[in-house]
Amino acid sequence: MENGAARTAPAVIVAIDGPSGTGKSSTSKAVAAQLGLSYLDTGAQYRAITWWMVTNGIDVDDPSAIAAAAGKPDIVSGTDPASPTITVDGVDVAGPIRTQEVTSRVSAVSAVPEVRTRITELQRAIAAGAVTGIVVEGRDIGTTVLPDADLKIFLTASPEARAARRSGELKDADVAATREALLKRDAADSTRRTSPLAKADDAVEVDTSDLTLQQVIECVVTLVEEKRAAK
Ligand SMILES: Nc1ncnc2c1ncn2[C@@H]1O[C@H](COP(=O)(O)OP(=O)(O)O)[C@@H](O)[C@H]1O
Ligand SMILES: Nc1ccn([C@@H]2O[C@H](COP(=O)(O)OP(=O)(O)O)[C@@H](O)[C@H]2O)c(=O)n1
Repeated sequence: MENGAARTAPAVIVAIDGPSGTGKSSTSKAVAAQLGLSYLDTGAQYRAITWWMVTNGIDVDDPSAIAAAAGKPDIVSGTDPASPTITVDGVDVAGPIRTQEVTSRVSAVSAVPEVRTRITELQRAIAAGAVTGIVVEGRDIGTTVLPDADLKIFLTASPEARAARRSGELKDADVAATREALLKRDAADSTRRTSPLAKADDAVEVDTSDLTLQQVIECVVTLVEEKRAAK
C-alpha cells in the first residue's frame, strides 16, 4: 500500500427494492450495521408525507390538493441503522406513520408526481452525503432514485409468506385480509405512471420465501463485499 497508509473502504451505494413483507427493512438495517454503512427507509418518508397530509386535512383522494401541499412538510430521516429516525416539522412520527390509516392511503399519496420529485430529491441528497456509503430500501431506488448504485437487489417472496410475516407483526391480524391488503398495495404501486415498483434490469433478484432472514442478510453482505473489493 502506498506510503503504508491504511486503505479505507470506498463508499458503496446499495439499492434494495421489492414489495411489502419481502424483508427489505430487516435486511437493509442488518447489512448496513454489519458493514458500517448508513441506512435509509424511503417507505418511511412516503408514509411521513402521507401522515402530514392526513393530519392537515388534505383530501388524499385529490391529486391536485396533494400536489399543491407536497412542498410544505419538512421531513428529516436519521440514517443510523441501529436507530433510524423520522421527523416531520420536528415531530417524531416513527409510530404514527405505521397506523392502518396511513398504510391504506400511502399508495395514493406516493403516486403523485410532485410528491415523488420532492422525496426523490431528499433521498439523493442523503445518499450523496453518506461518507462510507448507504443501503437505501424502497420500490424505485434501483430504477429511478439511484440508477448508478453499485449493487441493486430486488427481494421477492410469495404472497403467503409475506402475509404471514406481516400479520405476525400485528396483533389480532387476519392473514387472509393482510394478504389482500398487500396485493392491493402492490398493484397500486406497480401500475402508477411515475416511477412504479419495478426490478431494475441489472438488479439481483432474491426470492426470500424459503430463506431465513439470516440467510438473506448473509447473501446480501457477500454481494456488497464483492462489489467493494472490485472498486
Ligand atoms: N427471510 C425471512 N424469513 C422470515 N421472516 C422474515 C424474513 N425476512 C423478514 N422477515 C420478517 O418479516 C417481517 C417483514 O419484514 P420487513 O423487513 O419489514 O419487510 P419489508 O421492509 O420488505 O416490508 C418482519 O417481521 C421480519 O422480521
Ligand atoms: N421508494 C418507495 C418506497 C415506498 N413507496 C410507497 O410507500 C409505501 C410504504 O412503503 P413501506 O416500505 O413502508 O411499506 P412496507 O414494506 O413497510 O409495507 C409503499 O406501498 C409505496 O406506496 C414508494 O412509492 N416508493
